[in-house]
Amino acid sequence: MAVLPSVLITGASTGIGATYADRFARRGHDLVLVARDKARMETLAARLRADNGVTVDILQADLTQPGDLAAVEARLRDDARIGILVNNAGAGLAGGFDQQPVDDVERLVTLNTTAVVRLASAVAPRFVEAGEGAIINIASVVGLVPEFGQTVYGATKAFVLYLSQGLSFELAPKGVYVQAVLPAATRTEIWERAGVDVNTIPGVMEVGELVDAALVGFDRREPITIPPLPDAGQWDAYQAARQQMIPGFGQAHAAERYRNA
Ligand SMILES: NC(=O)C1=CN([C@@H]2O[C@H](COP(=O)(O)OP(=O)(O)OC[C@H]3O[C@@H](n4cnc5c(N)ncnc54)[C@H](OP(=O)(O)O)[C@@H]3O)[C@@H](O)[C@H]2O)C=CC1
Ligand SMILES: CC(=O)[C@H](N)C(=O)O
Repeated sequence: MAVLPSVLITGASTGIGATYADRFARRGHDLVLVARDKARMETLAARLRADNGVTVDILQADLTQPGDLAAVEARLRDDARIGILVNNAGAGLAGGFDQQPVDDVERLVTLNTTAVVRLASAVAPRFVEAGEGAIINIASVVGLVPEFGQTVYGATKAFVLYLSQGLSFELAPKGVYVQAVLPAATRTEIWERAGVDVNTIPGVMEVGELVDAALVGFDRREPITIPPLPDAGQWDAYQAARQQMIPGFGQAHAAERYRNA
């Protein structure tokens, strides 16, 4: 029987990342868990080893710290057993843009975008060389909806979506599968961490249901998985509308409405 690839999961101490760890362990994959809270990861790792007989390594890292991030990048570059990267670690930020301290904004951007792209960059050459491998990037429906008023958080998630689509375009022909997962509100600690009471939000999905649905999309090799969206045709229509504009972009002159103003 072929050996299953190991899975490196960021933000694996709780929430969506910890649930991915549980599901991949149940499937028999060895794991590398990454987050800041070592004690929590040790507790999770002990349970996953006992229940599933898999190997679970722990890498304590604050992905906003260049030295810690570099250590995770090195693991992804050097450990040929790792065949799946789950770029999940992320955070929100309380308040409106005019109230958010810029240092907090910068930390958010670093965690939600720089870490994601650096980890993908660390692993992509090895996956391309092998002609196989998978990168799962956790974005958010907020990245599609500036009207939600979570401007910087949403912008980071739009980045993750665009990055995933671009990477899929570039890497799929080389055998590497890239999936963007767009959850909507899901019951995890992210709300409390951003100062929001999750019980005030309607239509919150349980984390197990979210990850199980995302893994259905993974098994189908979907490039984009939006677990809560009832009508997948809406996403297809959105993509088609975007692509219809492409031939219009290559013009030597400004459009009529901008001339002779
Ligand atoms: N829950 C929701 O409603 C939605 C979540 N998402 C996205 O899903 C992903 C997971 O979120 P969710 O599980 O809800 O959030 P949680 O707050 O429950 O978990 C976040 C995880 O990221 C880790 N983390 C946070 N900061 C850092 C850091 N600086 N360095 C390393 N690890 C860090 C945390 O661990 P530790 O504190 O130990 O470092 C934790 O394991 C995020 O990218 C989020 O944006 C998308 C849409 C909806
Ligand atoms: C903090 C949030 O807004 C939430 N995680 C989401 O992406 O919906």
